[in-house]
Amino acid sequence: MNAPVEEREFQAETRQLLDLMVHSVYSNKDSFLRELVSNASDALDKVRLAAFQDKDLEVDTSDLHITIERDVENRRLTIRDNGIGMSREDVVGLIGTLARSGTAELRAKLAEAKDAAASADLIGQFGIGFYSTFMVADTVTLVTRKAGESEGTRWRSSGEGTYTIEAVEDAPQGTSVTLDLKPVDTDDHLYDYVSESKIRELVKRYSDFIAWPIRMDVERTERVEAVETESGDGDDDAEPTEKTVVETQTLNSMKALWARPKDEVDAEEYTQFYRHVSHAWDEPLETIALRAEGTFEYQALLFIPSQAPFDLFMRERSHGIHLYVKRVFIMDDCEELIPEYLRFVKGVVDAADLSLNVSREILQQDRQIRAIRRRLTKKVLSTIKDIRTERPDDYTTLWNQFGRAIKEGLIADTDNRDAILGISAFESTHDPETATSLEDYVARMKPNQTEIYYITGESRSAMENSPHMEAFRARGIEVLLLGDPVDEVWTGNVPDFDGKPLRSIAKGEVDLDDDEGKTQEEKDAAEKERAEKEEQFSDLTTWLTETLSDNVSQTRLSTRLIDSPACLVGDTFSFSPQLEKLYRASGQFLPPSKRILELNPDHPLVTALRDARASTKDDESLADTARLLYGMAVIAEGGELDDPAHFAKLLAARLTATV
Ligand SMILES: Nc1ncnc2c1ncn2[C@@H]1O[C@H](COP(=O)(O)OP(=O)(O)OP(=O)(O)O)[C@@H](O)[C@H]1O
Repeated sequence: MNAPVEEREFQAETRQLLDLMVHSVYSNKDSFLRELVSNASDALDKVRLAAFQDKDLEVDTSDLHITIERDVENRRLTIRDNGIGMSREDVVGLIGTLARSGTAELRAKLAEAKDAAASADLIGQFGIGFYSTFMVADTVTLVTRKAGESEGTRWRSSGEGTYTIEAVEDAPQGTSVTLDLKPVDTDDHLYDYVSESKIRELVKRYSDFIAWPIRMDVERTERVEAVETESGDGDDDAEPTEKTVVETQTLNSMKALWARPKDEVDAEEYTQFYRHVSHAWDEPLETIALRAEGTFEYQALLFIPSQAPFDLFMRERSHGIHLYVKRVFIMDDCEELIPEYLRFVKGVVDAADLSLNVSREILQQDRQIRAIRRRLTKKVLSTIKDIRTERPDDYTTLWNQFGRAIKEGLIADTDNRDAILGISAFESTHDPETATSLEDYVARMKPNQTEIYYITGESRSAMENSPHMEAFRARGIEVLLLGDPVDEVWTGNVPDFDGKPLRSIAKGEVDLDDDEGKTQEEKDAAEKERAEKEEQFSDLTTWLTETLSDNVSQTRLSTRLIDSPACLVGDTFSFSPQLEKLYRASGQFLPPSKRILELNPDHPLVTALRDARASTKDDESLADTARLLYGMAVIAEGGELDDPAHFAKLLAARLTATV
């Protein structure tokens, strides 16, 4: 009985991706083999673990391996494993659709990509896994049977929008992927993938460290010595002949890379291993090899990528560390081994003393795992510090890619806070091109400056042009410009760096007047002048607080304004407007907050308003001026008005009166 063959359509985004593969100009087409071998190796890891955890699982794990079969005549290549296999649902879910969470982002980027070369770049960035087969094959056929199940599944596609799927009865356990190869076209980087030497070369280059044997039948020529005849005719020098024998060879050395001394492994081997464990296609920026002996024995091989994965800030993101116990794969995505803020670090940890049966729940409690995590964290942070000192360009790449994630550690990891502050870089008014370290900021502080000043906001220009900045700019005092959403949060948790308090210039009172070197008389005179000014404006400030009472808790004279008439400041411990926005966007309720309105007593608008108040006590149009003044202060700091239409109406009326 023949099982019905069902034809299905790929999802729209999968089709788009396949189209990219089929017509790919990506030059590294060889990588399809690495992807297939990598998937096969994962499947073998999984079946060994499944058999270990479930003794009733009907599965033969006596000779787990990968086979590469070449059919030279038909230009057909098969990669076969006897691993965990897939059920029909798995095939539809994992292979038939692009189930991964980065799809939306990839699609958006594909739409943006201007030409074929830009699309090819995306392949390198996203890592396309199984679909990379369509770069080299006209047709791909996958036959698989899941461990413990009796029925297998055949999936076939030419990458043109549809695939077929059918049940098969006699599939061996595991998965085979057969490629009907495109013709060789070396100009298009399509090589002869049925040639023995090509496959050997690719396995050696990409997959040598794979822990399972990768076997292939190879032809070998054997010399056959001529057999001496007994005829005794004296002709003893019969020519030896040659015969071709086929033998199965293992192509890879299977040496676990993390167990080899660092100086015996070359950079290319590390790169390929990195790509295998991380499913990434970029180069690692740094490789960290660690070994601990003694009570807790373990080896770790970690990589800092050079490119952030698309899911770095997604809820469903993956963690990068695989856990092994004495060379046996236990789990990937082991979040217990590295803190969340270092989730971009990839690699493996091989611990000697854990049970093979270890579960995530046990890991969370395990002292050894906690000790490993502490050590890995410190090692990664100190490595980043070294990169900063020794390879500033690499540090800039690293910080641009991962800085936002690393700064989450300032909130979550209080033990390492100083180390994290020490490796962080921040934009600053000092140099628009280069971010600064806090250490350098401190070195540049004015002689009597005791605090590190910062401002938070949504963009560099909004922060630079904020009224809060005026007095700092006028006095040449450097201010850090913190534009990431996470900056809003950590600045509330970190009191100081190197004993210097961190201080928002948009909160509390600022006193930038340098009293140093002034005589007592001069200080008294300045104080008197301040008190007089406050007296002169006291009617105005009281009235403004009343008139704007929905939004303003207090009105006072400012020492931070030079050009603007007014600005809004928070209490020292209040939320910034951006943080409020973030909280509200995440669905949290926050009561409406009021801020302090600060006036520039030297601005003509403010003095005119004061004088107008003195002559006309209850003019409604003065109240409108107050609302306009408040609205301007909100806009100037890059904030959002509660009722922009009302503001626009007031402004239009005012402009009409003046034209
Ligand atoms: N040989 C195989 N045996 C069992 N399952 C497989 C095999 N090949 C692929 N799969 C399943 O299909 C999924 C998708 O594979 P694919 O290569 O497209 O992506 P991936 O390996 O998860 O990630 P990446 O695209 O980053 O390589 C795998 O995660 C795995 O669950």
